[in-house]
Amino acid sequence: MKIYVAGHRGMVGGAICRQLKARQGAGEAIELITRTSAELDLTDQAQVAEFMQAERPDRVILAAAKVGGIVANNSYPAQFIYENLMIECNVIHQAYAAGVTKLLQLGSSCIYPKLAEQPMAEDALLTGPLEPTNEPYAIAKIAGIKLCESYNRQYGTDYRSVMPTNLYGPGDNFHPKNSHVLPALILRFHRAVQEGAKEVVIWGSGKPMREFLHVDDMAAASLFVMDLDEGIYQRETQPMLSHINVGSGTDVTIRDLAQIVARVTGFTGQLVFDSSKPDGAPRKLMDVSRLARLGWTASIGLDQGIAGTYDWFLSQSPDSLRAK
Ligand SMILES: NC(=O)C1=CN([C@@H]2O[C@H](COP(=O)(O)OP(=O)(O)OC[C@H]3O[C@@H](n4cnc5c(N)ncnc54)[C@H](OP(=O)(O)O)[C@@H]3O)[C@@H](O)[C@H]2O)C=CC1
Ligand SMILES: C[C@H]1O[C@H](OP(=O)(O)OP(=O)(O)OC[C@H]2O[C@@H](n3cnc4c(=O)[nH]c(N)nc43)[C@H](O)[C@@H]2O)[C@@H](O)[C@@H](O)C1=O
Repeated sequence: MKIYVAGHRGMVGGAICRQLKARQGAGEAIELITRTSAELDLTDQAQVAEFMQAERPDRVILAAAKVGGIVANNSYPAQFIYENLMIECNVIHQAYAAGVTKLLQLGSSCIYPKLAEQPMAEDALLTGPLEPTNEPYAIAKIAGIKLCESYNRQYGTDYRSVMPTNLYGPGDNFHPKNSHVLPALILRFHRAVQEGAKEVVIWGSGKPMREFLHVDDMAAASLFVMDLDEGIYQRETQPMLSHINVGSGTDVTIRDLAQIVARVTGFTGQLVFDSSKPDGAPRKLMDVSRLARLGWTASIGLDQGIAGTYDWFLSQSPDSLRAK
């Protein structure tokens, strides 16, 4: 089984590769194909076509994307929509052209309307306006779902889409401005403890709620969905052969999240909220009952996951942490 993992140096692609390598170690006949963005620019149609025709993988896992937190999405909307649309079109179409029948792509919970009923079920897609801070990224992710659906309907492929909630864990991006909230807070609280600072600034009001899933759970869920029997997957995703939510099923306020990170890092000072920064969606809890019915639920709790991520963070040299 030749599997191409696009985005293997990223947080999720890296975790998926670790799990596939463990399967190889356990005797499964898996050949893993990977390329960095410097070796293969997935926004370049000709490069992707040549690569797919040369490699002709049995399966493709698309975990490569332009990814970032609320301020990165708000600051670079053109890159978020353009790069993600190009990556999806190139990888999905060229996989089809090279005879790949099985593909799994990752979307995001931001595909759902800003004020979607909570928890958000898969059929909330396209029922209302999106959150403005990440609308361009969300539109690209919705296009990814529709590409897979359309190729399945017209060409009989088996292209599946998983929609992750907010993710965190080893291999995350620790850029102070462009990252997601959890790595940003780990970095900021860690530095505050080191410097003996009396306060730490948290963006926004602290009131938005977010659901977090550890990346090792996300990787396990991705492989679980990829391996599901075709009949079972199609029965669950009928009538459009569409997407499946992946989450932990519980959420916390950003204030509560900051308090957990403070505890884990040993910070005992004050939390200060910076209302000049956007809150984003008020809440985006996933309805994960479809995935639970299929037999998968998350296993890494938030406190445990943050503590493990902080241990991992401490084990890295400052130069080896990703920050882009
Ligand atoms: N992190 C999160 O909280 C969430 C992530 N997701 C989705 O999960 C998936 C994985 O995200 P995550 O692992 O966090 O992202 P990362 O930013 O950690 O990794 C993304 C990877 O994509 C690759 N990539 C980006 N652009 C290109 C390109 N033009 N050509 C080739 N490769 C490229 C990069 O490769 P290289 O390192 O070689 O440059 C990078 O390693 C994405 O689809 C994302 O949208 C969904 C919800 C939440
Ligand atoms: C996964 C998801 O991620 C993005 O959406 P988001 O959920 O809003 O992501 P976020 O992690 O950046 O913020 C979550 C909340 O946390 C608050 N917050 C506090 N302090 C910091 C802080 O220091 N950094 C960040 N980034 N946020 C902070 C912040 O103000 C917001 O209220 C999408 O654009 C899109 O990429 C997407 O799919």
